[in-house]
Parts: sequence; structure tokens; C-alpha cells
Amino acid sequence: AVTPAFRPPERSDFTLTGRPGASVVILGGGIAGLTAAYELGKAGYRCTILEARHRVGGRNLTIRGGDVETDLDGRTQRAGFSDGVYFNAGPGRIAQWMVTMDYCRELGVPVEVFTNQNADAWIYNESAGMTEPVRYRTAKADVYGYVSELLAKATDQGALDAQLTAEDRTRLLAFLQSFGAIGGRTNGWAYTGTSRRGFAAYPGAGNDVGSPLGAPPALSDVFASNVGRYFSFEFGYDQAMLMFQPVGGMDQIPRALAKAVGTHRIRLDAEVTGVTDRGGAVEVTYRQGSRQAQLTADYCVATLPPHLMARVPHNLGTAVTAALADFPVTAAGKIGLEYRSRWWETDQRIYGGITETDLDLSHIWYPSHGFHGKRGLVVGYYNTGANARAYSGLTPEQRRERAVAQGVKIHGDKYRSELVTSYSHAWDRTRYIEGAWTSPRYGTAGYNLLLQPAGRVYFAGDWLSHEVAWQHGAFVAARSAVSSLHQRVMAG
Ligand SMILES: Cc1cc2nc3c(=O)[nH]c(=O)nc-3n(C[C@H](O)[C@H](O)[C@H](O)COP(=O)(O)OP(=O)(O)OC[C@H]3O[C@@H](n4cnc5c(N)ncnc54)[C@H](O)[C@@H]3O)c2cc1C
Ligand SMILES: N=C(N)NCCCC(=O)C(=O)O
Repeated sequence: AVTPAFRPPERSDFTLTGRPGASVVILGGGIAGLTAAYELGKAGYRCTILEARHRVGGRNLTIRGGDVETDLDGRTQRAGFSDGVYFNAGPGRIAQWMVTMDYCRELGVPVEVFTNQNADAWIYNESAGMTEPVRYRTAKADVYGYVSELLAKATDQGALDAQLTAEDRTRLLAFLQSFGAIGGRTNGWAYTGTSRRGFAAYPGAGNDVGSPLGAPPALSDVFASNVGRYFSFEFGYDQAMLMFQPVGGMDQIPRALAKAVGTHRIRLDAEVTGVTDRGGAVEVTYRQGSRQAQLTADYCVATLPPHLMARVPHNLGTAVTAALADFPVTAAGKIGLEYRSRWWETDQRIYGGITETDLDLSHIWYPSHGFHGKRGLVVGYYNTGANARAYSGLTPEQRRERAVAQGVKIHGDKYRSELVTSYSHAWDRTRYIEGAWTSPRYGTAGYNLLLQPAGRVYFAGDWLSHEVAWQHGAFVAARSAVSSLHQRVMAG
């Protein structure tokens, strides 16, 4: 066969066979820690999770009205969202092939489509001189049209004869005519714009042909606007539609995991302060409020972000510390803007999806659920790196003002006037996380060292996978760690 058969991801009815009943202390109650406890629990291990924050989930964080978060700079926000409104401050979407979907199925977490791409969402490149946003459908029609025109001309003029047979040329020209909606040879393969660009007023009854947007800008202006830079996003194997989200918020996943694990096995507000491998057991010290406590178990699974684990005193060796400290960390931030009306649906006909910009807010997300409801939440920025750090240095009020001032350029006055309340999350300033995700140095001795246990301590987290910045990575890394732990226990 030319194409290898599709291999479904490891199934979620992943089960360790044999019931050895050893004890395991798990550091961190994010997706990796909860998954380790869930899978080990199925096999009869006695697990305890130590989680420093006041809730499980880690980076999987959904904010609802009444939630209170204080960042490393001491800025406290109390989310004022209405009942039923939620904001996924961390993960927001899941690809169909990800093992995350299997866990949703197994745990009974209902999912719905997350609209990752929408022909009616906007593109706005201020630095390219755009004074008005353009709809995705219009931008695509023009870029595909002109690229097709150029390639058709070059092909027909013989510029590609060294690469193409006569049959290839005919087939390529036929493809380009349909792909770009361009004229034929007699029209010089010209792109002159079609209904694909969209309408100022859509067609109606009788003789109402509507008001088509008409002729495209000149080829040079279309390329100068640089709208084409966003088209490849939806080609990514990890971002292509259909994408999914849990109904009611991404934290339905950690909530379901915590319930399955048993909340009595999870200690919250428990900050791990030391890990000592005693040879026959692992001793973990932690702080709960003013109380210092200690826990001894047969094994340990450590799922703290690597740059934080590197700072926890331990006796696992300097090579382990150096390897943990060698994960470059990215910043990311998001703001949730609650509106009293769904003007993006009623006035702009945008039902979900993402507007792309070259502003420092980067992306604007419209909700993929609750269509035609009373109110809704727009993600007013989702940015990374320097843009994220620029926002995380501001107060929550300043962040909102900066995001709204820019959003108005794209959406008009309602972007400000209909706003009710907001909450912003800066991952680089979040205690016990201090970053969004890492860039592992795959293939180095340090990375490979952490794939092995350090004595009785196993490591897991999305940072020990090739799907960093995805819950999938945390799930599979946890499964990998508990599988090798279990093999060792069964062999011993
Ligand atoms: C902005 C953003 C967007 C994302 N988008 C997506 C997406 O759309 N889809 C997707 O699938 N994934 C997405 N991700 C990635 C996803 O959130 C992560 O891959 C996943 O949640 C990582 O889980 P983890 O358990 O490895 O780590 P974490 O969630 O970081 O868990 C580590 C845990 O350790 C705890 N901890 C830290 N220090 C201590 C200590 N001293 N003692 C005890 N506990 C401690 C932390 O509080 C935390 O709960 C996104 C992440 C971010 C930040
Ligand atoms: N550099 C990356 N791995 N990007 C992924 C960004 C985080 C994510 O999963 C999402 O937003 O969907």
C-alpha cells in the first residue's frame, strides 16, 4: 500500500494488568498527575496526589464567576462572569485524533465542535496598512485567485515545461481554474473576482442578485496586505477542523478525572518542598498552609513543570537538576471579555471561529457554543512570547483597555459599549506554573535522562512528549511513566 493504514491512538481503555498494590505519591494535579493516579488506581495502586494550587487541573483552567486568582505580582482578580459563562484560560481545543478525546469518552465528558476556522471571521493587518478588516472568504478568494492566475500563465507560457508533461499542464490548468476561479486561456487566465469574495448584501428573492463585493484589489495590493500568512494554520495536523471542546468548559476533564481518582486521594494547597529517594522508598515533604508534612511511598511520579521541579530540593543527582532546568519556557496570555449581547452573531454574522491580526492581541476567539443566547464570552487576546509578556506586565484593567482599544478597530464601538466584565490570565505570572509550555531539547542526553526513572522517581508532563502545549502530550507521557513503573513492580 502507498499509504500506511491509519493507526488509532492508544486506546483510553488503557489498563495495567496485574494488581500489585504498591503506593505512589504523585507530585502535581494537572492532567499528567491526575492521569497517572487514574491509571494506577485502576490497577490497584494506592495513590496520593500533592497539588500546590487550590484546585486540580494545572494549566487546564476554566474561569467562572466568583473564581479568584492571585498572580505572582500579587494582582488579584475575582471573575465577575454571569452564570453559565465560562472562560478557558488555558486549553481550548482538541483535535479528533488526540487521546484527550478518548478520555472524554471514557470519563463521560460530553464534547461539541470547536470552530477553529470560519470564512466569516476577520483578518486585520494594521502594519500592512489595512484600515478595515477583511473577511477570510474574501482574502482567500483573492490570494487563491491571483496565485492561480500567475501559475496558470507561467504554465501556459511554457515556463514549467521542464517539470511538466503536456498532460500535466492540462491537468494543472484545469485545477487552477477551479481552485482560483480564474478565466480560461482566452481571458488570459485572469482573476477578476467572483461571488467567492462575498457580498455587501446577499442575494434575495425574484431579481435580487444582491450586492457582490465586486472586483478585487490589484494583485500587488493583495500580496502587500499579507493576508495569506494565516491560511496555513488550518492545514496543521493539530489544528485542522473538526476540532472539539468539552461542553461546559475544558475543566470538565480534570474534574472528571479527580472524581474517578477519588478526591480523598488529592491533597490541595499542598506545595511539595523536597523529594528524597531512600533506596527502598521515596520521602516527599510538603507544606499545607503553615503545616509541614511528610509522605512516604514506594514510588513517586513527578509532574511539576520542569523549571519548577528543578528548584525542588532532592537527592536525585545534579544531572537530573541540570536536565530539568534545560527546558526553555514560553509565555502566553488570554483575556475573556463577557458581552451583554452577541453582536458578533447578530451584527457581523460570525458564529464561532477566530479573527487573525498582526496586533499584539494576535487572535480573537468567538464562542463555539451558546449561539443566539443572551450573552457570550469573546477571547480578546491569545498571545505568546513578547506580546504575552507585554500584557502580563500590565494591571488587569490596563490589559482590558489595551485589548478593547484594538478590538474596536476591527469590530466597531460595540466591542467597548457592550462589554460587561473581563478576566485575564498571564501564564508566565501564574504561581506553580510560571510559563505556558516548554521547548524540549529532544535527542539530548538531558531530555533522555528524564524519560528514565531517577531511582524511584518517574517524571511525566507534556514536556516529556512530542505534543508539548497539548493535553494529549500530558496524557501519553503519564501513561508512558506509569507503564514503566508498573513493569518494574511486576518484575520485582
Ligand atoms: C494558554 C494555553 C493554551 C493551551 N491550549 C491548549 C489546547 O487548546 N488544547 C490542549 O489540549 N492543550 C492546550 N494547552 C496545553 C495543556 O494545557 C497542557 O499541555 C497540559 O494541561 C499540561 O498538563 P501537565 O499535567 O503536564 O502540566 P500542568 O498542568 O502544568 O500540571 C503541573 C501541576 O503541578 C503543580 N505544581 C507546581 N509546583 C508544585 C509544587 N511545588 N507542589 C505541588 N504541585 C505543584 C501545578 O500547580 C500544576 O497543577 C494550552 C496551554 C496553555 C497555557
Ligand atoms: N507551539 C505550539 N505547540 N502551539 C500550540 C499552542 C497551544 C495550543 O495547543 C493551542 O492553542 O491550540
